Amino acid sequence: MTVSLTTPRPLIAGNWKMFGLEASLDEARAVAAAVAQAPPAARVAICPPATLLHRMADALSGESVIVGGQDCHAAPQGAYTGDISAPMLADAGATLVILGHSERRGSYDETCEEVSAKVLAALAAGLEPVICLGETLAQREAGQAEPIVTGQARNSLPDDLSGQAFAVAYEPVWAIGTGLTPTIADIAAIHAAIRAVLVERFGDHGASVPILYGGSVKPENAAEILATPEVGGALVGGASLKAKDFLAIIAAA
Ligand SMILES: O=C[C@H](O)COP(=O)(O)O
Repeated sequence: MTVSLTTPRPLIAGNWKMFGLEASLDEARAVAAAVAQAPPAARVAICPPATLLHRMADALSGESVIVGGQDCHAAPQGAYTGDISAPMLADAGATLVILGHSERRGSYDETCEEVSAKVLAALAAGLEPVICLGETLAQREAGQAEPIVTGQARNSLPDDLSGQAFAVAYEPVWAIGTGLTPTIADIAAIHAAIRAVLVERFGDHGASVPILYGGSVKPENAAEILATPEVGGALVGGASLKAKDFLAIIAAA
């Protein structure tokens, strides 16, 4: 990965999704111990299920691995059974939050406008949003990957992000959990298109926002993907559940 003096450190974030019981904290502790022993070039984050957030934040307190949420509500509090707000995530020890993941866009019909409102809520709570974008297989096969993703970028990112800490993650829906990945050329093309939107929207700040790649990132393909132009880190699902695999991906950055 090419990192200039003005480029922020890459971010390698693990998304545990709805996996993990208390015993899984040992995997997070193992990641933190290894990161402490050999500080990596990348920032490292783990986003556990909400039930583990507080305990993981306590377990990793003082370590260089940061902890994040997987979603938040746009309101700071209210009668929203089952939801969790950005201030609650921050209160539990989170410093970042994944927003607009395709599993939420797909399973809960989350719109770009809702994602945009959540981004503002996250920032107001002091959290760094990681905003996910990505096309379905049908959209890619129809030659629509780039317009779909840039459209999501335009509509999911609120106007007033200049100077704010946030990241974007390109996650082709068909690559998530399937073992399939786009070609390196396709990843580079979509990341370049996202970068153009970020620069158009946020000027110099948009030029430095990390654009993560996500979708079947594994120890075997991490180095090549992370060396791709405009790839500023990875959002890792399945391979983040085991410390050994996650650490191999972190080392590739
Ligand atoms: O948020 C992570 C992504 O959905 C990627 O998941 P995966 O690495 O299991 O394909």
